[in-house]
Amino acid sequence: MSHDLSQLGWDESLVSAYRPYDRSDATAGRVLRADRGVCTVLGSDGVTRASLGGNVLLKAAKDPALLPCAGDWVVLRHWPDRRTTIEAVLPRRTCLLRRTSDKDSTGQVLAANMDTVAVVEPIHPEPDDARIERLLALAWESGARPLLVLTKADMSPTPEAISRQIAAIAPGVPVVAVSARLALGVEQLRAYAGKGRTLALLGRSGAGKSTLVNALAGTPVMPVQQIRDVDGKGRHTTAYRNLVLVPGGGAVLDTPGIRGVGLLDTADGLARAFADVTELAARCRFDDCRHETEPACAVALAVADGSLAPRRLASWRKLRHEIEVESARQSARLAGTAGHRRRRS
Ligand SMILES: Nc1nc2c(ncn2[C@@H]2O[C@H](COP(=O)(O)OP(=O)(O)OP(=O)(O)O)[C@@H](O)[C@H]2O)c(=O)[nH]1
Ligand SMILES: [Zn+2]
Repeated sequence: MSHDLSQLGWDESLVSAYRPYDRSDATAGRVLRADRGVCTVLGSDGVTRASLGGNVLLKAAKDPALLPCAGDWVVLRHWPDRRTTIEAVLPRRTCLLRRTSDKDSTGQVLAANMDTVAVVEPIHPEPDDARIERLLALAWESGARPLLVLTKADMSPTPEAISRQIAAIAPGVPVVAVSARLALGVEQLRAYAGKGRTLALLGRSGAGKSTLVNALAGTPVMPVQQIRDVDGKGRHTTAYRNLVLVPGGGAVLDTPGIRGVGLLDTADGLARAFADVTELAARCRFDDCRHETEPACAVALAVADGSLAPRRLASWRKLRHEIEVESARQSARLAGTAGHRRRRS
């Protein structure tokens, strides 16, 4: 079956990035799914399973974030013995990173080349403000446009009121309330996965991501977990992420139900997710104000006069602390590697 890759966002700038790799046994494709060492790739002549080529392995050994992931545009090489390998990952325009473990501060890429990252949070039981803020920082950090999707709108008597309330913690981010069960808001969401565009879904396990993917794809392509609606707690079911084609449009990318999403170097994402705090901070007397006990701190004043919620500031402080700890850890790691190299040479 032949596929028009422009539906998935293949454009002039990707053609240029591909040019240096162009040869008779090479083709371009987009990774639908990445498993350990093997990727499912959609090219213009259909779906292929491809293993990782030497160059890709070499780069990934230095930085695991360079391993191909769902959403990546890659260069495929077709060998005479019918094997297919991924020879290169074309430069990513956007990517969602997550810290893999506490010991080792490297990142794992969850998704690449999405135009929009939807933070998916159920309306029922009550949306978790702190989680939304954290995921929005991650979404901003990705370089894509963030969107906030409140799922299971059918389970709340007042979804519009809740959406309006939550918009306050998502400055500059469109909020869409959806119900897959009632097919409410799904069309609005579809616009973000239109021709040439990719929408990634980011949210906790059980938030309703797979259900949304299925609604957008028009067929059940992702397993949906059976959970007790009483407590809304989901079990962890989606262990892999998939890029799924949206009929007549682009693609939607499901990320695994995330428990502990670490933030990696998200000072910029934090500043954008908390644009209200950032704006206030610009008015503090001291450029390096920490908004703690400094005089003429515009942030503290805003809390005092009620225009900034104390919870919001506490949330911002918590994330800032995390980023500081993380960047200290990264510096230590880099210093450690440098020392190691010195000793060896
Ligand atoms: N009432 C209601 N329930 C929904 C809706 N969307 C999803 N659910 C239910 O919520 C549960 C979790 O949905 P999933 O789509 O599996 O959630 P997920 O975010 O993909 O979870 P992981 O796969 O663990 O990441 C399932 O029992 C769904 O039936 C909705 O619009 N309304
Ligand atoms: Zn201040």
